[in-house]
Amino acid sequence: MWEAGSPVDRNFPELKVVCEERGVMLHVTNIFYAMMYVKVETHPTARNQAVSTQPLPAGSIILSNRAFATVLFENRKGRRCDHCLVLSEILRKCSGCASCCYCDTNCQTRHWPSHKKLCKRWNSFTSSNKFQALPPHERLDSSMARTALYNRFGNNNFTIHSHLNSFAHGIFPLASRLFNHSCAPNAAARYKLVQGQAVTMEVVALRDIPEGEEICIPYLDPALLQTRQQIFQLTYGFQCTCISCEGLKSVGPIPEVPQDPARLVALEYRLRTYVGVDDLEHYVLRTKPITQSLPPEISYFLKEDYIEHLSGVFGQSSHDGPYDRALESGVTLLAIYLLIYSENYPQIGVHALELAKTAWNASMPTNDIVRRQHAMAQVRACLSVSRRILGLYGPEGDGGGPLAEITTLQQLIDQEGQSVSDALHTSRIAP
Ligand SMILES: C[S@@+](CC[C@H](N)C(=O)[O-])C[C@H]1O[C@@H](n2cnc3c(N)ncnc32)[C@H](O)[C@@H]1O
Repeated sequence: MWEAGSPVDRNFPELKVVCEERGVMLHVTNIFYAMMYVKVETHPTARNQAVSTQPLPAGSIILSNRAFATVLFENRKGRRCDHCLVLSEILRKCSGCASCCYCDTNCQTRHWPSHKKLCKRWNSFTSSNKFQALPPHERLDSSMARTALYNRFGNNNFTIHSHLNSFAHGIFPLASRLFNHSCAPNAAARYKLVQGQAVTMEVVALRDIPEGEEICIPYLDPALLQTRQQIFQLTYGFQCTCISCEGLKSVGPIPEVPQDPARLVALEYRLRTYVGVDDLEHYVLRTKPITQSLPPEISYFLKEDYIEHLSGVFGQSSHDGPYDRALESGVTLLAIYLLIYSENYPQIGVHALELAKTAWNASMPTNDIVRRQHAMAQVRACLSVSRRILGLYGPEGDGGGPLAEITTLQQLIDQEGQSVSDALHTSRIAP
């Protein structure tokens, strides 16, 4: 059995295969490696599908694919290298366009074969009326299309992220060729940044995948509940019929969230008990997919703009308080995430970590040992969920990030446990 998370390059030295597909030359790396774990079969509506050739344990790297071309978001240019996308304090500007920046001459040399197609024309290209009229994401893709001579963009590029925060677009030909979309995916992409190398996409199994199952990744955030079908239709030309979309369809039109605050509080409580996160200290976290049997009063919370509103409330109050408000909105948001995301979806792990940090902050002002023990139980519960999910997804992008935060918070909890036990001991032995 293949070891989950074993480094690709140790087993198979990089293979640079140039394959011809629809008249377009694509650089495909590690193709043989990928094909050990997936095979391409006919799909009833999507031409092909990638199917597992053997059981793949949760956390396995199913595919490792080096980028063919990448482009940084405008607001990240000058902060990351345009070749390897690594963050750097000191970058050297390309003297031809003064737009691309590099760690060193190695990165500049490696980027040159694609960059030379646009370098001298970069400024006239980006100031042209045609370019300026494009929406931001299409500007990115058009500049990448020019440099990579790759003409099918809308449905073939990926958003590159570090710690799940997006900062660039990229083309990963083999991943594009293999994986269809699902809003309830069994796999997801993460990105590996190495100084001097083009970024690598790794497709990770989010749960145990049996042999013969189709491997799907999310093309966009499934939390876009009302707009996602429209995006699939316009950008990719298909209607999603995954289990999540079918569940959502069976619920029917989503009513507006009630305005009456007391009614809303009661409904949020109902939602949290339905999903099983009403008691943060003792909850057993399980995703609860949307089905026809979803109680109608819970369907209110499937409104995209309400999720955005709750996320804003949580984001504002989780750092500086009021913490009770942050915990209330954060746990309601967790309940919604458990309805809409599939098992081990990384966003659930990131949110559980934010909740753990909030519960920790909320526990700090009190000297009441019993209350602090209760708060610590909440922190531990959220942290263990976060560790399980993000540990399985693995490290992504820049150093530090959620996995490092989990370690730090665990150390704080251990110290706190020691000081509480010392305090209890002192109070017991005091006369
Ligand atoms: C990046 S390609 C995926 C690979 C593609 N299946 C193939 O055979 O080359 C994206 C295209 O696959 C199809 N596709 C992806 N996910 C789909 C889904 N869930 N249902 C139907 N078609 C899908 C759509 O035509 C979409 O534009």
